[in-house]
Amino acid sequence: MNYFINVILPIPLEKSFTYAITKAEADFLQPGIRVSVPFGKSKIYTALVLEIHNNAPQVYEAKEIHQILDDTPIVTTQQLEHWHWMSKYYLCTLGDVMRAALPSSFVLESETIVSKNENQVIKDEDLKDDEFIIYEALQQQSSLKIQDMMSILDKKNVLPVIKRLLEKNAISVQEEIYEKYKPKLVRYVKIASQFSSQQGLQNLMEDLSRAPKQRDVIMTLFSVSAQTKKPVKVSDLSQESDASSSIIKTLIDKGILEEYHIQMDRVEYDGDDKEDSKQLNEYQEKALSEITETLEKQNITLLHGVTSSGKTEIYVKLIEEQLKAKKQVLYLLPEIALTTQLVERLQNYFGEQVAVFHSKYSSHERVEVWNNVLNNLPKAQIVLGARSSVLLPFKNLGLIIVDEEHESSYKQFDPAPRYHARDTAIVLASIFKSKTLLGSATPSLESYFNAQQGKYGLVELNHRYNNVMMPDIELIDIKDKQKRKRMQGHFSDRLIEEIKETLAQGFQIILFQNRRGFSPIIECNSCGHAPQCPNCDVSLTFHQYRNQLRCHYCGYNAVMPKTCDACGSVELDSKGFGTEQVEQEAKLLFPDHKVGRMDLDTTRGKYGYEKIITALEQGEIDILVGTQMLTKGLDFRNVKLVGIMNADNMLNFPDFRAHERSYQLMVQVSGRAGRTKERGKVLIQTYNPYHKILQQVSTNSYFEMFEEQLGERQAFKYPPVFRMIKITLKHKDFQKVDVGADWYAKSLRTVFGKHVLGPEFPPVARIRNQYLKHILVKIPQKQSLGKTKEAILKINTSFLSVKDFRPIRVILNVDNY
Ligand SMILES: Nc1ncnc2c1ncn2[C@@H]1O[C@H](COP(=O)(O)OP(=O)(O)OP(=O)(O)O)[C@@H](O)[C@H]1O
Ligand SMILES: [Zn+2]
Repeated sequence: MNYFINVILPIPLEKSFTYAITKAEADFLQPGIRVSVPFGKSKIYTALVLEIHNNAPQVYEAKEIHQILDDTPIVTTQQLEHWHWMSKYYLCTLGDVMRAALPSSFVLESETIVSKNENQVIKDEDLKDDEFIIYEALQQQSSLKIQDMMSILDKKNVLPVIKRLLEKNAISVQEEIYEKYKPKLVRYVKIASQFSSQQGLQNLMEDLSRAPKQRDVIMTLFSVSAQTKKPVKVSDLSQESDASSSIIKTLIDKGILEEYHIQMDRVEYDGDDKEDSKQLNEYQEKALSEITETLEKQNITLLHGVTSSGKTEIYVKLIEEQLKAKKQVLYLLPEIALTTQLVERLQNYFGEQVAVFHSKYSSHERVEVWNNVLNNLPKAQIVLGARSSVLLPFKNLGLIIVDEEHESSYKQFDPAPRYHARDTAIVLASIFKSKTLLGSATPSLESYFNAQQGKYGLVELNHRYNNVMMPDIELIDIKDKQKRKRMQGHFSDRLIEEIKETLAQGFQIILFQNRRGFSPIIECNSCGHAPQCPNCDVSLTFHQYRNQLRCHYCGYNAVMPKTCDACGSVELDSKGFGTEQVEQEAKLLFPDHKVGRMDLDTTRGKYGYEKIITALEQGEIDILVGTQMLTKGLDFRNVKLVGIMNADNMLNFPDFRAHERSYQLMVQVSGRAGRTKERGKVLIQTYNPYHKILQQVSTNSYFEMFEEQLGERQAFKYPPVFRMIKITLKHKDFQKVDVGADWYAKSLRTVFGKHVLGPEFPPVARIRNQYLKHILVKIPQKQSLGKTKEAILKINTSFLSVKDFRPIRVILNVDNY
């Protein structure tokens, strides 16, 4: 009898591929084991076994595999089931899913580039002959393609050698290497050495006799360090001596105090000082028991709890239960980098049982987490991760928590699989017959709709922890303020007043400026010309701190011109405003206070987010200006005022979800105010204070917002009432895209009639020199999703079989919102 395997190759093939194996190999192999295989004329790939059988392929002669790479499966059967669902639901190939799921060092192929691991000492005698030859070659050349190694070793079968070298950590697969999970930097101070002697100190005290506050700080520092015999944190010193951070800063600037940083490493949690979880208050208790109750009857429950109601502490209780039952828990977050606070909180409770996972970690670290999860090790009982952690090899998954379930970053846009992590998580949980809890203060319309329809359980939590009142929200009409000349730059008199008062009380302030589609562009006052990106159909954005014009789509940049390129006039003006400008104005308005900024530009560097979040936590920033980043579940103790600089640009964004998203953003950012004792205050500046969404934000009326938006979605046939699939055609030739899109849309119309929208060029119709055209298919509730997708795929195949259209890239995006 002949033996064959079907495998997934890490490339977008519509079908799985068949290879021939021996009987012995057939006895050994199982689904989920990797093999190295030849493909095409000269390529080799790592492939994953799907099934073992006796049926020779009909249309081609099956090639033999090169080698088996694993002893036991590295991908579980549950994963394979999950991948099948993803590929079917999101209209992509299994190869696409495999590539997204596996760490890159698991999928070696002829094009993979490896290099020597510089920070690892490898003894020659630890290497086998083949390994040694490759290792030595890598001492000569900084990197090699696997193809090169095939010629160096003069054999095809090199993947096992590479695999062993990777396991010995002698080499690594080249990729963008990201920082490991960012350690928190804590700021400490000590007395400069020249003052630490008895005499030095005496002189210093005399010098400071006319600066009593500074003297107090020094005295406090002495007594605290004498008592604790430990390094003293800036934040502790400030609290103990009741001195503002600016006084401490003065002492540092004078050279009397020296500051230094100590890293608090959070990935490798070392502490034994685990905390017990908190005792829930009555509302949390009630919510917890309702969650448990609904989850007995239903697989999915939505926890709608207002900001700062203590949802996280409820999750902690649920996690504890799972751990007791020896089950794994997946805790999904929209973005790891922004949630260092949460990582820390969970590690305080669960210590090293928490594994943090992020697709941007180096492959080596991803492999580590992968293996720990696969082997169900104690140190990966709780996986805390962003989107891609739904693709990990869970063995015994008991519960998935999707925190901030409304966040749009759960959806992957590029490349395929274009999956939504929340929905993919729900399917994963159901494969394990386990449960999913979605949580948010501002649920997405689709989740709340599902709850209303009875598809999900629903638990509401309407009290802030500590019974702090929801922030007091005031709308400010800036049109009126402008008319009455009550604006200074972008700050209304009310906002300035409130900021002053808040600063005087010693509280902090967050100023929110949404950047999306609203960065400053440059326009010539004489001829109206605005500099454009040469690769994309979009105006360039002005970046003051570099004096540059940049394209936010492709990264193109140029020096800011002194005169208009079109007419030569010097009257170039910036329109619109971004965080940078708000920051600058705030500095001028409040010169005695420290203003910080948190956006893509200031958080790019090493420890970017960390530094800013820590600085705010430690009271080194009085006013923080920022973008959306500020909205994601941050928990600051001392922020009392939130200012939203301009609400209108979010509301006017051309997208069917613009109103829902604006509501979510504003409520979330407002939720950062007044989280401890005193009620917070929020000021929203707008040209249109009577806008319904703003009224709903100011009265915290989620349900009203939901009903009204749902009405509109019904009227205009949008999700969650209808479903949507977006088809994008892409090519560098405008004509091709245009003609192709017409053909495609016409074919779709023969099947779906009026439920096809477009084709239409998007607002930015050319990106990186590629033209884009969109077609939308709307799917009524009663229409079968499966059949709809089949019909689309059929049209897609006919389209791509037209010779003229073949070079066009077609992107299918299911649930593209
Ligand atoms: N039972 C409790 N005992 C003590 N402190 C609590 C308790 N519950 C919540 N807190 C504290 O209240 C604050 C707010 O809680 P948490 O961050 O969990 O709110 P949240 O509902 O997740 O808010 P958001 O949706 O705004 O992120 C936190 O600092 C938390 O430590
Ligand atoms: Zn561009």
